[in-house]
Amino acid sequence: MDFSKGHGTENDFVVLPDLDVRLDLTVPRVKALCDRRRGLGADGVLRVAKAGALAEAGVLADLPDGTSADDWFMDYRNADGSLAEMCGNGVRVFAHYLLSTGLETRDEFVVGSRAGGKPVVVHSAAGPLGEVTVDMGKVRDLGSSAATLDGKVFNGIGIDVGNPHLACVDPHLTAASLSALDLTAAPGFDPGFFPHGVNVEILTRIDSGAVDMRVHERGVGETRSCGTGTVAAATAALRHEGADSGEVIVRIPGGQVIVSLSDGRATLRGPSVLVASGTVDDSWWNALT
Ligand SMILES: N[C@@H](CCC[C@H](N)C(=O)O)C(=O)O
Repeated sequence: MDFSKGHGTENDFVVLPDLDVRLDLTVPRVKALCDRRRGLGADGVLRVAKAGALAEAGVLADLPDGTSADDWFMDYRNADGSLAEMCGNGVRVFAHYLLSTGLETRDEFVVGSRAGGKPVVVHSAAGPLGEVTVDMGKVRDLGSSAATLDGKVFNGIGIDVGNPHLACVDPHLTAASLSALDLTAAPGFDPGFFPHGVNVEILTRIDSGAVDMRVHERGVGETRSCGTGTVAAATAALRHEGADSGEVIVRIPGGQVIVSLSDGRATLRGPSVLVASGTVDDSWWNALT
């Protein structure tokens, strides 16, 4: 089974080309593949196939809004094997992978996701280093909520970026005090407010057009970056300043991205790196049930 490994601001993924949709991405297999000791190690898995082929195979019950049968579809799984609707860093790596392998020749196209079609512009994809802008679509305010983390309460805003986020701006935080927070344990949150779990972002207020953010991801744990999370963070940071549109540089432990918000929609621009390609032993994979 062929694979590639890549990351977007160090949020890393195993990319699985599966154009005939033959792979059964069971929870044990995805967990093993993402395990950093017994597998390849990754925050998530990106299966590469056309949306129509996934629908014919029964992986998709129907084609999500803005997605046609002939669009490439990013079939995303978290490291714990759970499904998630969208992965902002993953879409950049996915688009870069398509061009680097010649599966796609256009610089502008739609990547399908369970959160709908995501138009991308690939600014560069020559070799291992890429740069991609993703139209992340609508960003929806879910109202106020709070997270408990490292013995502290962080007030924030629930934000739907296709997947659920709780973005907490702490105006007293500095980059240094943010980096000192202990994010090893899953943050506490209101399960009534987030019945399907939530990705939690802790961030500083905007300073010189930028924020610093860390994230604890649903289905993964703390990651070096979360693309949908940076969109949620930028939305909350602008809201904290009394604005609902603008451009925010979001600095995460794995690098930085640029989020632009206007009329309730977001774009995300950032890097993609393709690190390696290889093969997974089929007998190892098949033995995982
Ligand atoms: N890292 C991703 C988000 C992946 C899904 C998330 N963990 C969830 O369960 O919603 C990103 O870059 O957006």
